[in-house]
Amino acid sequence: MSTRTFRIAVLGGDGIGPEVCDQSVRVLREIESRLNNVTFDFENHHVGVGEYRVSGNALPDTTFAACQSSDAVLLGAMGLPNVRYPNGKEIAPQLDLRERLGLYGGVRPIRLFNEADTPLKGYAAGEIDFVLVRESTEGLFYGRDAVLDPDADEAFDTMRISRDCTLRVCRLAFEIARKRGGKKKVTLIDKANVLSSMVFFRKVFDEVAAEFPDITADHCYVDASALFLVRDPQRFDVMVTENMFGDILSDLAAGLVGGMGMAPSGDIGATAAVFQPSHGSAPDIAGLGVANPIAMHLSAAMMLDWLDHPECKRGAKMIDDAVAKVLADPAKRTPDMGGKLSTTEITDEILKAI
Ligand SMILES: NC(=O)c1ccc[n+]([C@@H]2O[C@H](COP(=O)([O-])OP(=O)(O)OC[C@H]3O[C@@H](n4cnc5c(N)ncnc54)[C@H](O)[C@@H]3O)[C@@H](O)[C@H]2O)c1
Ligand SMILES: CC(C)[C@H](C(=O)O)[C@@H](O)C(=O)O
Repeated sequence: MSTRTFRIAVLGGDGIGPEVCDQSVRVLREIESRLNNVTFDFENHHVGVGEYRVSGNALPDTTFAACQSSDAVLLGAMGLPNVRYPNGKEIAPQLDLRERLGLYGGVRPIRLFNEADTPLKGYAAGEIDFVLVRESTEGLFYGRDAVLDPDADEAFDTMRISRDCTLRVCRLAFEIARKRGGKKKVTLIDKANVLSSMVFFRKVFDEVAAEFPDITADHCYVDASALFLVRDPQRFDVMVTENMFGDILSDLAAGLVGGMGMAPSGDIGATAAVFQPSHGSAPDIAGLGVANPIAMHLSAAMMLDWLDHPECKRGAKMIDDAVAKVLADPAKRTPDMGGKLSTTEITDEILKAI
């Protein structure tokens, strides 16, 4: 059997991004050594605040081209609160990547590995387990390039919900529900009691639901969803929603299972995908060596699964199992989860578990 080499573009980015990304490359190297006939070719690329300060372009053309031609992209985090364009908004090359590569599906799995890690009472390992799928190229982020008139007395943002993107993201959610083999249920999170865009989203969702008769479909308003996520997270299996609602609810959901350091994500398109933790550059802890790399490691596992090669799928499971094994011991935690291990030390534990 010939060896298959996967080209992975590595975009560390800003703040803790490179710290967690470097650790995931260590994990992937370990996995590579245990796989048959598969190798990884990692290439680091400049992106983010550093690049913006030097060249004025946070996502240089060479970096974008490398992302386009790679098999997958591994991304740390980007942006810093005090680095902004003249229009007042932060640089956000990860959003540019999502839009330019057509990564419509932000897949954000939420899983409780240890009952010690949830602020909720009475949930054992595995008892909080759902996936939030966020449309990632339009919604309320659609108008983000609009220029604010400095003399205006009012400001507007436009929500765009297109049939195409909605069909694709809803189908992705139903396919995930089918593959997970859990409750086999997809819940649309919307605001169809108030917004026309959401009435439309619901109409398209219902059309897609009819294509998946083996999956239960239901609807929940976004405000009630925030309540149910805290009161009764088990009511959800797969949730699908527009961009901004998904942005907000995915952080809330991360809080149910230990925080941002536990929340992986994959931005999925038809032919490309970017894997990154749901968290940001965490400037409050950047450079201290204490960032929790688990969200990044679980994102790397999602990448291996997405590469859709039997050996990579085996590697994805090795990472998931190793994380579960390490987190079974509540003493093995980084400071964000009440522990004392550094970013490198907890990764050492995961390498041992592999
Ligand atoms: N995908 C991305 O690249 C992304 C996502 C979110 C925010 N951002 C950007 O990051 C910057 C900081 O944003 P923010 O503070 O709102 O969100 P954040 O996710 O960076 O941090 C929120 C809180 O969670 C903690 N945290 C996050 N990740 C952690 C980890 N791996 N280990 C331990 N603790 C962790 C931080 O210390 C902080 O207290 C902003 O410039 C924002 O725009 C980027
Ligand atoms: C930093 C920001 C632009 C980004 C987003 O809104 O997509 C982040 O919050 C996320 O969840 O990945």
